Amino acid sequence: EFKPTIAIIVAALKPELAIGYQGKMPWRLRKEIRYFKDVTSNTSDSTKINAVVMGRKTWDSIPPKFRPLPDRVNVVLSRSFENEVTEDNVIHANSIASSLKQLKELYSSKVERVFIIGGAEIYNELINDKNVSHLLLTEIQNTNKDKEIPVDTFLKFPLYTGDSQWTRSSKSELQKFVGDNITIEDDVVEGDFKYNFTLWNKK
Ligand SMILES: NC(=O)C1=CN([C@@H]2O[C@H](COP(=O)(O)OP(=O)(O)OC[C@H]3O[C@@H](n4cnc5c(N)ncnc54)[C@H](OP(=O)(O)O)[C@@H]3O)[C@@H](O)[C@H]2O)C=CC1
Ligand SMILES: COc1ccc(Oc2cccc3nc(N)nc(N)c23)cc1
Repeated sequence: EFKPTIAIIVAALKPELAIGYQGKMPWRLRKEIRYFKDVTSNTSDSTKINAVVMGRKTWDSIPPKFRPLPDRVNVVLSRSFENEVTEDNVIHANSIASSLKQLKELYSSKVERVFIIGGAEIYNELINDKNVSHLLLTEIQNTNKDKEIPVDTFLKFPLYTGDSQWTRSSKSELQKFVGDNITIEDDVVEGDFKYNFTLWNKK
């Protein structure tokens, strides 16, 4: 039965979990980008591949020479798409359910993990989807209280409320999830930002 692990992967600025500004990311964090690339590209089984699922606006904002994201099956969601595969092997789907159906039909056991890579609308819908079992959240803090970071897009994730169904995993569980060839540093500092990689899963 085709039941790949489906994980959201996102970097957000605490405490309000901001993720964007004017259609782009409010920061450029080199090591965080490498983590995103390594986690979404690596498979424990070398004969398999991962898939990345994104919203149409996120796809549109990738410069054409950099898309599709390499070494991963790219899936783009739009309510006006027909369910099809484009000439550069990108899966077009009009729902997460139909995208999983296409992944099964086209790749079946070849797909190891499915990563939801954004953007805001997709995140805020899929955090509540029963098929999503894991959340890889990079928690970012601004260490410069004299500098305001412009943001206008936020996650609406029920993580820190008392009744939350999401629970933060330990660092060793995160290490196990991403595999040993990815180094998980604590308190990474880049410019005015300090960030930590975290894994959450559903209770
Ligand atoms: N901090 C981070 O880690 C990340 C931040 N971002 C940020 O997110 C923002 C972009 O997010 P946003 O503008 O919300 O755009 P999205 O990338 O979430 O795309 C939204 C589009 O996806 C399609 N869509 C949404 N839900 C569904 C559904 N259930 N079924 C089918 N199609 C669906 C629609 O396409 P259509 O209109 O064609 O129907 C919708 O307009 C940017 O600021 C970006 O920088 C993005 C990724 C990572
Ligand atoms: C514009 O296209 C894209 C925009 C954002 C995107 O996702 C990311 C880009 C860079 C770093 C990222 N880091 C984390 N933890 N999660 C993401 N989803 C990231 C992927 C594509």
